[in-house]
Amino acid sequence: MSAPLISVDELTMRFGGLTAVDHLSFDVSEGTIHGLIGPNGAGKTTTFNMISGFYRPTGGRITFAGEPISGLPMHEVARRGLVRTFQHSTLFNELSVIDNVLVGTHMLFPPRLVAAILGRDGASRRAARERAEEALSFFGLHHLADELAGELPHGHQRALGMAIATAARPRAVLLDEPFTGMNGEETRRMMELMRKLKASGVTILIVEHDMQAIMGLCDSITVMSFGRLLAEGTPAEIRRNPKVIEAYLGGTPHAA
Ligand SMILES: Nc1ncnc2c1ncn2[C@@H]1O[C@H](COP(=O)(O)OP(=O)(O)OP(=O)(O)O)[C@@H](O)[C@H]1O
Repeated sequence: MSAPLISVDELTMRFGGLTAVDHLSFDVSEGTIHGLIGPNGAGKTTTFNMISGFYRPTGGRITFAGEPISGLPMHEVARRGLVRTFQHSTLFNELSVIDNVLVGTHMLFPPRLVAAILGRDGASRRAARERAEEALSFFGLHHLADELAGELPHGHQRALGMAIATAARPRAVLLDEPFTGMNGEETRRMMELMRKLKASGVTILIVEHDMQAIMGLCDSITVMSFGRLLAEGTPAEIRRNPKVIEAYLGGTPHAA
C-alpha cells in the first residue's frame, strides 16, 4: 500500500451548537481513487471544504504530502497541488471553452501566482495556452475549444470543470458530486475520464451519491454518518458492512 497523500486526523467542524464533522480521521493513499460517502447531512461537503481550504477547521489536522495544510487558504492549498471542483458547474457560459480553462487557472491562484504560472510575456502566455489545450485534449474536448462553454451538453461541461481543475497539473483533485445530473452514458464516460486521470498519476478524492459509480470506481471508501467515521474499506467490504447498510436504510433520509 502506498503512503498517504492526504491525511485527516481528528478533524472537527462546529457551526454554533452543531458539530458537522466530529473527530474524523482517514487517509487517502497516493495514486488511488478514494470515495467519501454517507447519508445526507453526514458532513461530507464540510470535510471537503476543510481539506480544500474553503473552511478553517474548528479542530484537528490535515496533512498533504506530509505537510500540514489545515487552515491554509484555498489558493495555498491549490499551490501545493491539491485542487477541488465544485458541486455545481462554475463555468463562464459566455466565454469559449479554452478561455474557461485559462480564466479558471486565474480563479484558483492569486494574481502573483497567475503571473508566475501564465507569465506576463507572450512566450509564457503561449505556454499557458498549450497547457490549456493539453488539458482539453486529455478530457476529449479539444475539438470544442472555441465553442461557448454555456452551449456544451452537461457531460461536456463537467469534463470542462475537470480540465480547469487539472490544467495546473495538481497532484490530487477533490471532486464534489461529479455525476450529479448525468445520464447513464455521461456517467460511464466520466468514469472513464477519472480512470484515465488516475492512470496519469493524479490522486482522486470524490464525494458522490451515485453508489454504482462509487463502487465501480473507487479503490477504497470512507463512510461518514452524523459527522463521524462509520466504516472504511474496499467497495466489496463497504457493500456488505452491516453498519453501512443500517445507516443507509435505517430511516435517515438519503439520496443514494
Ligand atoms: N455553513 C454552515 N452553517 C451551518 N451549518 C452547516 C453549514 N454547512 C453545513 N452545515 C450543517 O452541517 C451538517 C453537515 O452538512 P454537509 O453539507 O457537510 O453534509 P453532506 O454529507 O455533504 O450532505 P449532502 O449529502 O446532503 O450534501 C448538516 O447538518 C448541515 O446542515
